Amino acid sequence: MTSRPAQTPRKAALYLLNQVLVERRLVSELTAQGALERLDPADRARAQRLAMDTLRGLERADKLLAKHLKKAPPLAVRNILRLAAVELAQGGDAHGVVNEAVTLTGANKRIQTMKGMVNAVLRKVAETAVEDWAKQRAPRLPRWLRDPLVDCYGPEEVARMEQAHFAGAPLDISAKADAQAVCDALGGELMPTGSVRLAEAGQVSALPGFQPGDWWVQDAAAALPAKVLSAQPGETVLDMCAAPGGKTMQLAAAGADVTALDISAPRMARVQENLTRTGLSAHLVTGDALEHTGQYDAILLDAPCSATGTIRRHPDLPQAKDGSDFWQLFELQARMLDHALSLLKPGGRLVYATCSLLPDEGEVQIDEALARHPGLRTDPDALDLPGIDPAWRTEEGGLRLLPSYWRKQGGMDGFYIACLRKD
Ligand SMILES: C[S@@+](CC[C@H](N)C(=O)[O-])C[C@H]1O[C@@H](n2cnc3c(N)ncnc32)[C@H](O)[C@@H]1O
Repeated sequence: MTSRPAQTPRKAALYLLNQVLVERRLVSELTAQGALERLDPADRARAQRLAMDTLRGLERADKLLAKHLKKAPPLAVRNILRLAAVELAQGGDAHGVVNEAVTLTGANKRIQTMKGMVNAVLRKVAETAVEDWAKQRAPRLPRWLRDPLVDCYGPEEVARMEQAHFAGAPLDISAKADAQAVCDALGGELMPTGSVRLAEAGQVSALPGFQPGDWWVQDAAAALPAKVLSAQPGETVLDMCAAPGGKTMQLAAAGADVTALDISAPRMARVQENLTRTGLSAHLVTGDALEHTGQYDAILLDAPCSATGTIRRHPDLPQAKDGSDFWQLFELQARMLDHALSLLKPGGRLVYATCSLLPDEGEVQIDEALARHPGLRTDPDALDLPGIDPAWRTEEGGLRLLPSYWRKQGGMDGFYIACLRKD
């Protein structure tokens, strides 16, 4: 029997990079389908980090390489060079990095004649990579996303968002009960809105309190929609797009009678796992939110969206997507909002949220819903929470959060949140 060739973290990272940049796939989809399963956990983490660092620094890597390339090589070679250039800029061992880049080039028949060029270019890059890297600006978003964001927020704010994207994200945690106790146990920072922030986390499942279910990972901005809903003990609450369950856990921990709904069975399994670990409970329903029936005191609609607010952690997104199919999400969000309103008891409240930077998925959705539904209003008082900066409030009564906020403390996900009430 012949054994399969060994998979290395760099080879796996190159696979991810090619899939994102050539096939326009998302890393989360690839890993969910087992792209890294031949690696042990440490190598898997390394492969993912290498690919993500390269995607985050693509513009810088291309500048480092351009100095030494007479003409643009084919994309398959360029991606090998980019991956190696980023490692060299991070101070990686030049000998090992260059050798493996040459091996990866040689392993691909269509480009193996370029091994010599890869070797020569990377040796030159290695001489000044660390200094050259540090001199450059934070990489810009691609035009399809940058242009509309500049129109909305202006060039300075977008440049700050790009710095936040390049810096990546710290690890934020929501506590099941006592945030200060979790913060002390983990040596973190208690953020003004109540999340615990860790600058360096390492392996999450090995941290104190994870196995007993005292907390879960959740960006500080992502923790706000459930806080705005402010579920009360015994209230019936529908979490309409619940998986993987971060907000379901918040609602259940508040003592509400929670129904968690999601269309995806594999993602619903993650909600169950999360509830089991944290010892919380909810009624789980796998199905289409648009067909769900019932009447609830309160509803959380964390709608499917472009996820453009999460680029700090998902630098593949602006490269894999081009925005051309987002209109389908905008339409789905409007239909979900209308259906959610039909499931609210009189006097009930609905929190609408998206992890998006695009007003089409936030402010515009709420403006249009208010126009479609007489008697519907936003409830700005629901946003009176600890740590909410008045500058985050929007004209129509919602909250606009950007990755450039809390700049010195490590940023936050981009989000839009509004609380609606029906008379
Ligand atoms: C932004 S994510 C939800 C994140 C979740 N609220 C949390 O905090 O962990 C959006 C979810 O909507 C689900 N979804 C998409 N279309 C749906 C539909 N028609 N009905 C129900 N869920 C849907 C997706 O499977 C995805 O899990």
